[in-house]
Amino acid sequence: MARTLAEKVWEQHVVRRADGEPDLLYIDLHLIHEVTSPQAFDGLRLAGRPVRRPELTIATEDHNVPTVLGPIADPVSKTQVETLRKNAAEFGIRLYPMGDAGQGVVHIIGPQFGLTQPGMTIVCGDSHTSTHGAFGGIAFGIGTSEVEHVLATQTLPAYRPKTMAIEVTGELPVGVTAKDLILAIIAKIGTGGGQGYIVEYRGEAIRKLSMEGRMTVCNMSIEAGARAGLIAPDETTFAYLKGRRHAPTGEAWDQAVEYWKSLRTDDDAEFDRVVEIDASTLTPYVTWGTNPGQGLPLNASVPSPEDFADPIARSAAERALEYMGLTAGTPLREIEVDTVFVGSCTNGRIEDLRAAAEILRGRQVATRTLIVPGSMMVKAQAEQEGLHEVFKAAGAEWREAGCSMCLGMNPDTLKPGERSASTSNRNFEGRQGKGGRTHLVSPQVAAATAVTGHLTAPADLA
Ligand SMILES: CC(C)[C@H](C(=O)O)[C@@H](O)C(=O)O
Ligand code: SF4
Repeated sequence: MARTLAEKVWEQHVVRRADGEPDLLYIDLHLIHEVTSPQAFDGLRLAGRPVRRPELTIATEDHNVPTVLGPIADPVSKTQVETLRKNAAEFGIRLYPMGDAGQGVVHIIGPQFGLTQPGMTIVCGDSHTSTHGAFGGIAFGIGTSEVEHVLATQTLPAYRPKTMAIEVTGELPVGVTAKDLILAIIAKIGTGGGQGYIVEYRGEAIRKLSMEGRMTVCNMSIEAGARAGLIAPDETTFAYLKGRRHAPTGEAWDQAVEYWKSLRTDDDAEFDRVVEIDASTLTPYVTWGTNPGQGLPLNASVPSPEDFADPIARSAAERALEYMGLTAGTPLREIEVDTVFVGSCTNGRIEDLRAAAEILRGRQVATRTLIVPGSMMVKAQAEQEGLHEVFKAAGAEWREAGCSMCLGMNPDTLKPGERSASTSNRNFEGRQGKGGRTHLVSPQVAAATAVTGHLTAPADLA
C-alpha cells in the first residue's frame, strides 16, 4: 500500500502493536536538557533502574544558562544545571556543559553533530523537537514522565497521528525567508490547525530551502499545534550531513544514503488533510499579537478586532492588542521596539547570523541588540568568518550560546512594557519576561529593525 513518509518512518519503529493500545515505538535518539529531565532521573533512581541506552542519549545545558561568561546567579537555574550534571555523571550520559565547545541549544546541537539523521525517531522533553524533522525523521516533544520512560526503555508508547501535507508551491521571492513562510503558514491554518497531525512540508519552495531554512520551518510546526513536522531528505540533506561528527562514513555512508533516498512519500499515498500555500505571493511576515498565528505581512497595519468574524478570534485579538499596547490601524512598520533578539533554535544557526551580519555590516543599531549564537560551534564558525566583528562594530552585543531571550528562564529578558523584534518562535504573554511584548520576525527583519528602531524590512533600508 502507498504510504506517506511519516507512515514509513513510524512503521519502521513499531516494536509492539496491540488493539486499543498506543504503539510502542523504538527511539533512535533522546535529547535532554536541564529543565525537563530532573524528575525523570529521580524516577529512575526510585525504581533502581539504569538508563537503557546511555549512548543514544545526549544532554546539553541551554535554557537556564547566562549568555555572558560567569557563574549562574539565579539559584533555581543553578540547581537545575547542577542537577543535570550530577544525573549525567551518575547515569553515564554525555553532557555538553556551559562553556564546552559542543554546548548549545538542544535542537541546534543534534543536527550540527550529525546525530539527527533521516528516518530516525527523535524525542526530547521539549516542544521544539519538531526541528529535527527537517532531516526526514519523526521528531517530537514529550513530557517528563515520558522522558523517564524513554530513559528506562529506549521506547515510547504513542498513538500514530494523522498525516497532513502542506504543499508550498512556487518560489519564495528574493528577501522572503523560511521564517516568513512558516509565520504565513501558521497565520493561515491557525495555532490549532495542525493538531493531531504530523505535517509533511512539500513542494518546490521547500525543496529549494537550505537545511537551516528547513529547520526553521519544522521548528515552528508545534506553533501550528502539530505533533511533528518533517521534510523528505534529498541531496541538500545529504550534503549537510556528510562529514559531520556522527554521520556515517565510507561504505556505511553509501548504504545510509541509499536507504535515505527511499524515505519519501509514495506518489499515490494519501494524506488525511492537504493545505496549499503559494510561496511566490509571500512578503516578510511579522506577528502583531500574542500567539504565533497572529501574524501579517509587514506591509499591513495592526488589525482591528472587528476584522475577525469568529468571536473567539475577535476576543483573542482584542486581548492581544491590549497586552501588546497597539492600536488598530497603525502601520506595522511604525511599531517601535526597545530590543532586537537574533537567536534561538528557530533562527540561531550560522546562516541566520550571516543574514543578520550582511544587513548590519557598516551600519549602526538604534536599539539594544542581542546576537546569540544557537551553539558554541555556531559561535566559533561565526567568529572564524568575522561576523562577531560586524555585530560589535554595529553596536550589537555578541553573546555565548543558549536559549537566551527566547524565554525568560535566564538573565536575558525584557522588562515590563518593553517590546522586542525577536527571531524566536513564541510571542506569548510574558514569554520574554513579565509584561514583555514580542514581535516574531526573520533574522533579516530583526537586523533591519535594529538599524531603524521600528519594524523594518531590509529592502526599506536602501
Ligand atoms: C522549557 C521547555 C520545556 C520549553 C518547551 O517545551 O518548548 C521551551 O523550550 C520552550 O521553547 O517553551
Ligand atoms: S531556544 Fe527557545 S524554543 Fe528553542 S529550546 Fe530554547 S527556549 Fe525552547
